[in-house]
Amino acid sequence: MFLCAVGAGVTSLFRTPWIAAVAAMSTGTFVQLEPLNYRDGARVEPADSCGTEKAFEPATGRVIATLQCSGEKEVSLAVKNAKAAFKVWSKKSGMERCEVLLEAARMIKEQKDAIATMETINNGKSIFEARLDVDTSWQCLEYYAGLAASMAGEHVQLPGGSFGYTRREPLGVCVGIGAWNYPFQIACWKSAPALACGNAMIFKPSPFTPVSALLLAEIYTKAGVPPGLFNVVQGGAATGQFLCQHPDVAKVSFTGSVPTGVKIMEMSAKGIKPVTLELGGKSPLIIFSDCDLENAVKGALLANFLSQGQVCCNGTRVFVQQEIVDKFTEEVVKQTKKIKIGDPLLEDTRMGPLINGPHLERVCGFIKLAKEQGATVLYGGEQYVPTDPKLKFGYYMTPCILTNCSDGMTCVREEIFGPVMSILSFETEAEVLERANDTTFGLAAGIFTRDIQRAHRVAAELQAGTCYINNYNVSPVELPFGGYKKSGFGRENGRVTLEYYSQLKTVYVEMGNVESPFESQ
Ligand SMILES: NC(=O)C1=CN([C@@H]2O[C@H](COP(=O)(O)OP(=O)(O)OC[C@H]3O[C@@H](n4cnc5c(N)ncnc54)[C@H](O)[C@@H]3O)[C@@H](O)[C@H]2O)C=CC1
Ligand SMILES: NCCCC(=O)O
Repeated sequence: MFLCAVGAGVTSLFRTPWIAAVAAMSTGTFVQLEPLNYRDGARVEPADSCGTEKAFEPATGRVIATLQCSGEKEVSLAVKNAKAAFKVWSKKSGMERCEVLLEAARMIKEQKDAIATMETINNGKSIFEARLDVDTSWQCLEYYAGLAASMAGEHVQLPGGSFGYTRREPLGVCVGIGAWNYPFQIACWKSAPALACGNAMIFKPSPFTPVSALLLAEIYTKAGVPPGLFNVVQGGAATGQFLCQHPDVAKVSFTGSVPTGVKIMEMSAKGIKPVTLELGGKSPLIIFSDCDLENAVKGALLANFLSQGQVCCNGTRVFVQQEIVDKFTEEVVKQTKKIKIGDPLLEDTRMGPLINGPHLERVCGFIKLAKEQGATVLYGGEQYVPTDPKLKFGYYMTPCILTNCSDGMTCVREEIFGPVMSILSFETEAEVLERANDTTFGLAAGIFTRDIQRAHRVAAELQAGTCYINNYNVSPVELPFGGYKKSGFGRENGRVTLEYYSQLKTVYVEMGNVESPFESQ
């Protein structure tokens, strides 16, 4: 049962009044009262703790929850529970798993507004966007529900009537570690394929955004997953380490920064555990002069300002062909000025606050450095205080457009993870390809052109896990998502992800007698 302070009342997640009350909540009213760990099918306080963390409402700067970071004992209990649930779940047929996942997807859809509201309160993204994230979340569950029953091996005929076959089997207890920018979506993108394959999962959200993974846990339980199959442990780096190092954890799927990704890989290497790493990026968006300009401008805004620019695959290096750079820049500035910043729970807001104060300072620091290095701030890039007094201590800034940028500047080389677009001009296709690929990252890339041959030629040359042609930042669950180079490896979404949450067993069947060099005399 999910309990929270909603105005005067305290009610349950699974009753319609709760959904309506949460969906109607206003900024500055939510306080998390219930335990934030989830184990054996229920919310629990952790058995031990290795410190506390505070979670904020970025719109107001209020503390909404103080977390107990789970210690080694709590992590071991979660693993024990997950192992027990795995025994039951892994024996179910694909169709049986499908049924449960479909029911969970249906419940997410039913509670879309309430879940999106909680996400907006804890993360700061606009309610408009949070609802889209919830859509990509239930779609993910539906998609993997559909694939669950299609998991199959192959039969191979061998000489003398013997044969072999393969079985695609689950891995066991998988750990999901999430970032704070898409808290609910990340929990779904990791757990849906894991559960569809027959695994159990322990999910650790970012300590900045602990709230919405619990809603997912409650939905899974209500939909019929065995208690313990999906557990949530809260905490930061230390809790994450306990999880990665636990000998009974079979796999780690991580979304976060490159430096943390390196640590996760090192820990997993010691236990020979497979890892999926969804890491950062500094993606190029290439706009050729023959593009549809209106679409290219829309694409550039999508590539830079969704979720206040806190998106790993953002196309923040915007390369524009010389002939149209002035016109493009003028139009981008015009459209950016129209973005409504403010209370993220209001229907017409399109940009809420950044995740927290230190991150806002960090993003503003990048802009200051860009100016020192010779870039021009054409628009925005300043801290912003909305007129509503309750938002006075929120972490808002105006979206920023930088020109006069060059490839060596820090704003062009490093991931800022904020609403900062750098515009760079180019002349030829060969030149822009070389510059676009001149990065250690390789998460995504975009191309705007009307020339279909050029579009595919450039996409083939770009060193990136996802290339968007004539759009940006669309994430249909049917398509695999993941990085090249330091942006990580493994994939989320798409059919291929089943391979990252399962292993192949080969069974050889002898139909004749054993032929042996060690004949008995
Ligand atoms: N490729 C992708 O799909 C995405 C990548 N990201 C990247 O994530 C970064 C921002 O997210 P943050 O949460 O700040 O990243 P982060 O790397 O600081 O933290 C990510 C998660 O790892 C945990 N963690 C931190 N240290 C750990 C350790 N030593 N062992 C185990 N777990 C540990 C954190 O508590 C958190 O849950 C950006 O670089 C962004 O590009 C974010 C979203 C999606
Ligand atoms: N929906 C976009 C996912 C990208 C990210 O997690 O940052």
